[in-house]
Amino acid sequence: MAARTLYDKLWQRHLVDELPDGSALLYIDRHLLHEVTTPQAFSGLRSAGRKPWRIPANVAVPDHAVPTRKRELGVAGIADRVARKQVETLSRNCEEFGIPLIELEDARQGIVHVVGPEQGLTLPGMTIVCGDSHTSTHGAFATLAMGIGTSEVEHVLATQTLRTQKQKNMRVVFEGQPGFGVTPKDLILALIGRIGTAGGNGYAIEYAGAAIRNLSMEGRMTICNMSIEAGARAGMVAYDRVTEQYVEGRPQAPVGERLEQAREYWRTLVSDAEADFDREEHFPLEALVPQVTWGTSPEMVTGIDGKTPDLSQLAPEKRESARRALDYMGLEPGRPLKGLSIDKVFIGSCTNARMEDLRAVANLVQGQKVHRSVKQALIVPGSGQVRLQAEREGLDMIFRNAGFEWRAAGCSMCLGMNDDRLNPGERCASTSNRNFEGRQGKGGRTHLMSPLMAAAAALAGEITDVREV
Ligand SMILES: CC(C)[C@H](C(=O)O)[C@@H](O)C(=O)O
Ligand code: SF4
Repeated sequence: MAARTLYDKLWQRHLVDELPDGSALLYIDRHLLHEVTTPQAFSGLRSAGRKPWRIPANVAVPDHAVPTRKRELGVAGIADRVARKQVETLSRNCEEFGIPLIELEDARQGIVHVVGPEQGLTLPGMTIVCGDSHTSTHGAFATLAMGIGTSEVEHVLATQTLRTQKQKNMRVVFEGQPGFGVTPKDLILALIGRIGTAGGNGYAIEYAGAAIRNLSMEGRMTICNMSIEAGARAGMVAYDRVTEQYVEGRPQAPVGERLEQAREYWRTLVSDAEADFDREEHFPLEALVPQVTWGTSPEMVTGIDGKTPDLSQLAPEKRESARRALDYMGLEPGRPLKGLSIDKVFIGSCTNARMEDLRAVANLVQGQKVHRSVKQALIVPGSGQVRLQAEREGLDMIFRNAGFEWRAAGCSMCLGMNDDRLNPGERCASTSNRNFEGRQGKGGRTHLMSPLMAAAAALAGEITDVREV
């Protein structure tokens, strides 16, 4: 057989049919659901009198609209009427259609993209979909993981297949090793800065190179998570020992003979040495410094030693959007990012709210204090399991003693769909993945960065270089 990429292998393994219009039908192994993008899908099933095709392939968990405080109150503790209705509707729909649900009160509840891998619902070689763009996160496990829309959620529920287009193959090879204070978040932000938010359009990206091989699964997830911000349909990393060890022993992972069988397949989940990629990007890491966004798109990013752009230096087609972004962000052109004072800090989201992120933050802030000029500094674990583990390790006390608020799991301030928000004009150092206008609350100003950089900003009260803390 001709040499194939990992993406091509996953594609061919799940291909059910090729349709006359050039699209294809893929079999879906795992369907994850949350409260925001599923209500109409269930309504659609109901009015068509259809039942889910394969119930155990589905798992639902509320995450976007959940409060991160007073969780002992359960759904009754959700003050916002719309948010409460979303969470209640998810429970009702799951009950009616028999879909397994991890409820708000469940110790496993959390952001769907943190819960899936943690519970072993995400396994190598799967096709995974969810009505959520950051489904690309799961690609870290050598899966084909794609975000889908609400009408596709209905289609997947009803048929266990997805109608989709084959993408081209792109390989991003990170060369060399990142230096001190440079994290997976910095790698992906810098890549987006280079290729742009449309750079990956039409591609599935495979991340490769020694730096990726040396990363933990958590770091790989951070990178795959933001593939969508690079415009790609999916992002993935080849299977290796790191994947194997992470998966073993997870609650839903196979055991015994089935694990042996699965591993035989999993070990094939690498691009063949001779495989051809439609595009290759080589990204040297030696000179990479911690990254910070200055604008309202993830590609509006620079190193911590950088400045907001000098508009006259920009290509004419970039000038207007940069001007608008700077205006929204309340920044002048040509201004250093270092020293910019911040109002709030958000450490959380499906990009950066797993154990390694929290351990790194704890390590940095231990025995120190959040700067008095910072109005609020939130640390929101990605899941109930992350929260429990962090508490076992005493990290919550380190955070609280330093002046951070330690919350319950959910999307929280990553987007303004729950109680955690920015007020107009507030500037936030955030570990999330999107800095669009109003993303964290109307008029809020988001600077994306790594957990280390956000923690350093919390201590300094301003954007600062974590390598100098
Ligand atoms: C609400 C949901 C549909 C959305 C997504 O698709 O990504 C959200 O998770 C986000 O990060 O913007
Ligand atoms: S944490 Fe943010 S990016 Fe992730 S699923 Fe929730 S809202 Fe989307």
